[in-house]
Amino acid sequence: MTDHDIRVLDDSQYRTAHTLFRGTLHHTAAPDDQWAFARESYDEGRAFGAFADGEMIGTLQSFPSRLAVPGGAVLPHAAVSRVGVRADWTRRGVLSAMQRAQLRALRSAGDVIATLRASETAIYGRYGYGVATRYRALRIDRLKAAPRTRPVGRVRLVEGEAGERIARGLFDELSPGRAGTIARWPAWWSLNVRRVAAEENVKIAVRSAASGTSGTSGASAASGEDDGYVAFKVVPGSHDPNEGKPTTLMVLDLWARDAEAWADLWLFVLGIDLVAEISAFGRPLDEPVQWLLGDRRACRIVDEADETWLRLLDVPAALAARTYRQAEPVVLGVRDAYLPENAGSYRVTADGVTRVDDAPELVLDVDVLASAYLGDVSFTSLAAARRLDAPTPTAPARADALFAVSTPPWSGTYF
Ligand SMILES: CC(=O)SCCNC(=O)CCNC(=O)[C@H](O)C(C)(C)COP(=O)(O)OP(=O)(O)OC[C@H]1O[C@@H](n2cnc3c(N)ncnc32)[C@H](O)[C@@H]1OP(=O)(O)O
Repeated sequence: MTDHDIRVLDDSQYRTAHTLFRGTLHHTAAPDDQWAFARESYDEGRAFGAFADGEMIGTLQSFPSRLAVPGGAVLPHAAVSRVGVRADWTRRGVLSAMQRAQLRALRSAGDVIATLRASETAIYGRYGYGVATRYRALRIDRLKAAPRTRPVGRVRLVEGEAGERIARGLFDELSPGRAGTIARWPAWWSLNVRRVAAEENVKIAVRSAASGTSGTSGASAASGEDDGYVAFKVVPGSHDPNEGKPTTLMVLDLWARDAEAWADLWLFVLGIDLVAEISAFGRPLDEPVQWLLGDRRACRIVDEADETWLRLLDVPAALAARTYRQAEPVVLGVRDAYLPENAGSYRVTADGVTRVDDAPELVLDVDVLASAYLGDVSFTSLAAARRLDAPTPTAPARADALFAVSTPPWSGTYF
């Protein structure tokens, strides 16, 4: 018997839930104009509330999405967010009860994977979430950067809704090319681009292979197909590095079809006048920005942090959906306290995965498997850190060979 209960919220309760969540982050309630954007991000059946004494005391929700896995499959995915418990009700099991309800509901609805961004690292491991992708933050001293190469295509600024429309189309086409990327739901764009663009002067520049000039609106490519975009904003300051806060260009979102488009987009931002510093947050680990520059020390990696916390809701479906390299098979033993139907032995081979009764050669909790699932961390590293048990000592190396990926997983979408 608990002193609170968990319910699916209805339309009349979303704003209370939003205000409650913001309160747990020490923010005041959203004013009406902001709420108009946030309202769109509540989907029927996806928001939960915890109630006690007739009041809402906790909430969490998810957004409908898809997630790309190694080999190119794209799986039903829930992006979990707005998790909060009112300060006078914390550490009494409210989040645990909401997690239990949400994990069960998501799995029943057919989602194979859930991911989230964690406010604190101590919270989500117990519920089966593990760090599955990481990102980097870069800072470039633009005046020292001296790019080694010149653009080969055309990058044009596209104003307003036309820019957002092109960016959305390119994002949907390009992002699933990397494991760990997620589909963005419609409200993501309105909250993160449309609202912010209006308030903070966000610009979108679109790249095409053509070298001709475009019309004044920039909405259509002069010739050649669009193959990448960058969204950015400039925070004015001083462009003299010795004088106060430097004028900083922030790269908010950058996607390209190939290396040529990628380099042109970076060269474009590096070429914008009266900017002293370029900062980019949430970029992939393997992005070779330093190699574009004459002075590689002009680019500093200022952070590398956990990005995706991933939960395998349906372990058999998730293991079956990704591909494996040619290597000797291994039998994994999975433990899962919250979704016990996932627990058991799985034989992983280059040709696929089957559930077996064999004794496991490598035993791990579902959050640890989540960290290795997209290839971000090796089983050997996890064994060294004592995050898994290897009754068969050769098993971690065999699992590494099977799960190896050539490109580090990355999401690139903050929510
Ligand atoms: C995806 C997102 O939205 S991230 C945003 C998350 N929200 C926030 O950070 C807002 C501020 N914090 C909160 O609202 C709450 O503290 C929450 C939601 C993080 C936790 O809610 P609670 O109801 O207190 O969690 P609950 O009581 O179920 O805790 C379960 C266990 O997790 C532990 N735990 C929960 N939160 C934390 C934390 N922030 N740090 C360390 N341990 C924690 C508890 O100690 C407990 O451990 P135990 O089982 O060993 O006793």
